[in-house]
Amino acid sequence: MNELPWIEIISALAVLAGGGGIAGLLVARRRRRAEDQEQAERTAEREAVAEPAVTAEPEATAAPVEAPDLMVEPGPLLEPIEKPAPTAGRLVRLRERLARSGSPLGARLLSVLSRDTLTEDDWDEIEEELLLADVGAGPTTELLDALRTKVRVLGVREPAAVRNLLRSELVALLQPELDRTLHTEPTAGEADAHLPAVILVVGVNGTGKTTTVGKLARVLVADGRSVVLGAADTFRAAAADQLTTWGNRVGVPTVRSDREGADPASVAFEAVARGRDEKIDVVLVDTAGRLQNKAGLMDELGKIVRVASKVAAPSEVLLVLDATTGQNGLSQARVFAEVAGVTGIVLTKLDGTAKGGIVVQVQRELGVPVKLVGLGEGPDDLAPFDVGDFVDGILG
Ligand SMILES: Nc1nc2c(ncn2[C@@H]2O[C@H](COP(=O)(O)OP(=O)(O)OP(=O)(O)O)[C@@H](O)[C@H]2O)c(=O)[nH]1
Repeated sequence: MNELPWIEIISALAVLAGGGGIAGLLVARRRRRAEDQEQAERTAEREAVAEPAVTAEPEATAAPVEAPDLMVEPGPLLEPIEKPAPTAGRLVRLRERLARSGSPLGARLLSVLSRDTLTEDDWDEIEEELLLADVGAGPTTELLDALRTKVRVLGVREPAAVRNLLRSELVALLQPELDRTLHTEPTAGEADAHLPAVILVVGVNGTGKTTTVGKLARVLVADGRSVVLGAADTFRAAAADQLTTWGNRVGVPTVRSDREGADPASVAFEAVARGRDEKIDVVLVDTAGRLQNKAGLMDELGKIVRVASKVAAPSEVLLVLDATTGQNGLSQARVFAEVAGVTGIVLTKLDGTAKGGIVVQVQRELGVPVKLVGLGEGPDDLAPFDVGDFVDGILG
């Protein structure tokens, strides 16, 4: 009798006996051999796509992709899979969330505009409110001019008319014409190969990237999409655990490395390759928080984009900005846009601030639309951005 059936019998015994003793060892050795072979195949594939040696780019970014000791957390085996809430109407919750964090910008503007007669001091107050809410100097002047003209020249005074006027001016300021579609469709590569949509999530520390990836996975699952998560935040060990937990809750596997500091580009590559091999619709890649002024980290981000693109170029690079940090978000956005080609903004923690004007500035400066907003720490507190609903939310 050849070796294999014996191993099968011993394996079965091992499973029955809880995997202990010689049988357990054989099973472990056999599993290790299979893993080694799989690892060798992946390494060969990685080497085949390694960057050419001659390149004009900085040394750090041209390094070959190193093997990251990858693991795939398969999704839940024991826990029941959660059913995420539908996404429609989520932004409507904004109003109640904002009410908790103080009077929203729109409501404050409305209260000044509704005064019987508007003095220069009142207009100064409106200007101050807009600037304090991070709307930015240019857009503030534009809005003030439009309001002054319509209130004074056209004599708009009746409360409902003032509200309508302010609403339509705020809507115009938020560029409703921008395309806010999240591109999550797989595409066909060479020889009709399946290429997953790849969404890369970037930003500075603590803005809510991992949480956003987790929430977004739920949104996609709710929409019937297959998803793989890539834990390319290899600096913070807890980040991969955090992401795996999010994935497990909705039955989505996470590609991760169990080695802290492993090459994040490699993890991203593996996640995208897995998405391709298993014909997954969307691969969501979480990256480590980085300061926009740390050249090395930003180079590394560029490398993640390039290496993942060897399999499939990102269909979206989402920059996560914390709405409570305001103005600083703008300089972050500029640098990330340069390095990673940002295609959309996710504005998190909107529930924790009465500001929100940064939406206006970021969109103006970069021509990149806000596509999603974070409305709380709950698993389904992520909403597609809709200009009309947003303005209604801040008008209170
Ligand atoms: N209130 C509120 N909290 C949020 C929102 N999004 C994320 N958070 C919280 O922000 C904190 C940081 O979130 P993470 O997802 O860990 O942030 P990160 O950007 O991945 O962090 P690093 O990996 O350290 O860069 C967590 O406590 C989240 O619950 C939101 O929309 N509203």
